[in-house]
Amino acid sequence: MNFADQVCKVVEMKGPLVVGMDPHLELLPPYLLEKWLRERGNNLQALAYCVMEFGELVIEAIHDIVGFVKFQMAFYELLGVPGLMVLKNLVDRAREKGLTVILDGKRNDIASTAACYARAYLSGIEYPLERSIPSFWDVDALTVNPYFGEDGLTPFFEEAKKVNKGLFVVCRTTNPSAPFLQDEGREEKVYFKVARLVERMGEKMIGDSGFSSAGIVVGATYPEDLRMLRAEFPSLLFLIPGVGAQGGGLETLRFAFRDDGMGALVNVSRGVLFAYRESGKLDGRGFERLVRTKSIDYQERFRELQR
Ligand SMILES: O=C(O)c1cc(=O)[nH]c(=O)n1[C@@H]1O[C@H](COP(=O)(O)O)[C@@H](O)[C@H]1O
Repeated sequence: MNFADQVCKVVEMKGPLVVGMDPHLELLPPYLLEKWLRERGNNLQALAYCVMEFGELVIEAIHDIVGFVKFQMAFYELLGVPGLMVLKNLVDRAREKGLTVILDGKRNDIASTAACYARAYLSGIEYPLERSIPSFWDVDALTVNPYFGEDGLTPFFEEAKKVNKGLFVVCRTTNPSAPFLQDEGREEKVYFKVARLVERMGEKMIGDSGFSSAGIVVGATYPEDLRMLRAEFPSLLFLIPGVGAQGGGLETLRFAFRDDGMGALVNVSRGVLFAYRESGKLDGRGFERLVRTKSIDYQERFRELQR
């Protein structure tokens, strides 16, 4: 069973929701932030402890009803080395709890450097005398940037295939100025070309589900593009951000799924993590119960769309 088959199995069991582990500092529950700043002072370590406890509570609250989490690395990099240690701890915790972990790093570079990223996050280090060290991060899938083209992408495909992991290549992004570059192109728009490239490069990564372990990121904020991409690329898994805080609607996501309800993972970060802010409980105590309620609610709404 390859990564894509595993994804389908988890979607069938739990649903397509991906909880985005994006600890926006200004949105963290005030009670938690105050607690750690009081205990540890005004420094990165205190913030890292706070983010750690926040993440642990989220994982505990959702692990039996959600199949996937996506950690956006920027929020952890912001806290320096303490933040990266927290990221590592939370990745491990999530995997121990049976969650499939997507690391959102949007990495890439020239091939020789890209190979380093691919080994770091996916396959680990092989060095002379036939020795090897497994990947420190050891996540299930990584987001990748396509701007370097085929040779930049190749190491990610090779390493992912070697260790049966997944890739999500950024294709149609959610942001307002996405069309400025992505809609360029004479015969075919750039984002379509990206999808075509990923489809071709991932041909040998197709599993029994008919999906490739190399998928694409497609924003919910461009529903018409989502529909066209699904029609044209039946073997690509879509990772879909943009629902909730960025205004992406749910109804149009219907087009993202194949007839059997497979093919799309839908990420919601702020819309799930910070649901307490809509509840009037301003100090955020018990926020994790609302994280759980909101996640159940999304899974149910997605189930409707999958029919
Ligand atoms: O690759 C991504 O996940 C991504 C691509 C994109 O086009 N737009 C986008 O919002 N994302 C990520 O998806 C998450 C969306 O967060 P919310 O808007 O809070 O749900 C963030 O982690 C973004 O970095």
